Amino acid sequence: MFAMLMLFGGSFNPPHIGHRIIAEIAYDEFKPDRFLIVPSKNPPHKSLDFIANFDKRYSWCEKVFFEYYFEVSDIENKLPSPSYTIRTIEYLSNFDKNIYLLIGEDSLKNFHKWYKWEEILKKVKLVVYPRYFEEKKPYSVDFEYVKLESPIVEISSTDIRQRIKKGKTVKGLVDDKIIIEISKEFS
Ligand SMILES: Nc1ncnc2c1ncn2[C@@H]1O[C@H](COP(=O)(O)OP(=O)(O)OP(=O)(O)O)[C@@H](O)[C@H]1O
Ligand SMILES: O=C(O)c1ccc[n+]([C@@H]2O[C@H](COP(=O)([O-])O)[C@@H](O)[C@H]2O)c1
Repeated sequence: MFAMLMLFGGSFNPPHIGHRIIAEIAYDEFKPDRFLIVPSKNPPHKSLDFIANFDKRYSWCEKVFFEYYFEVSDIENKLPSPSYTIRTIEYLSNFDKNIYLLIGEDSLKNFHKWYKWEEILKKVKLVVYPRYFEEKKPYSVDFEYVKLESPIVEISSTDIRQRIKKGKTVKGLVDDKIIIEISKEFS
């Protein structure tokens, strides 16, 4: 039986308590042997105008995902850019064969636009955390995934960056340990 690896990638610009809740609930549900938090060096499909550099986002993730069962990984800092998830998965497949990919429901909606998404589905089991997104129209996908039964968390990094810009508090929305650093970064 292969060890189970859970992969949770993101821009984490900055990481917020929604990310933490998602990871904790997925950990509790699956109890993977390894749980990798993977900040994206150069996230595909995202404007880089407002993105903090990789080292800062990596260090914020280390502070937020501090439990022993989370490993913050810098693999996407070493792999070629843009940080296509298939590349990360192919690299990890050299070591772990039983990979679970954790994404939010907004990412599921765009999953068919990901680079080599069908290849990804051959190599991982997809786990989806529910999320509201702007378009309320129902949508369906014709591939299998596991949807976590868990509370909707209406927090986004975009909202946090905007609140900081406007001088509003982000206490409670992000881990206390990173508030000063992210306030400097995004004000
Ligand atoms: N509140 C949330 N509920 C469910 N999934 C989420 C939530 N926030 C982030 N995610 C998921 O976590 C992963 C990484 O998200 P990301 O770092 O882009 O955060 P974000 O809040 O969506 O950022 P931004 O607002 O900058 O787009 C994605 O798969 C995303 O769908
Ligand atoms: O591989 C792709 O084409 C792809 C397209 C969009 C997003 N992703 C990955 O999905 C994760 C969440 O992305 P984001 O942009 O919502 O932070 C992150 O690890 C990205 O690298 C990957």
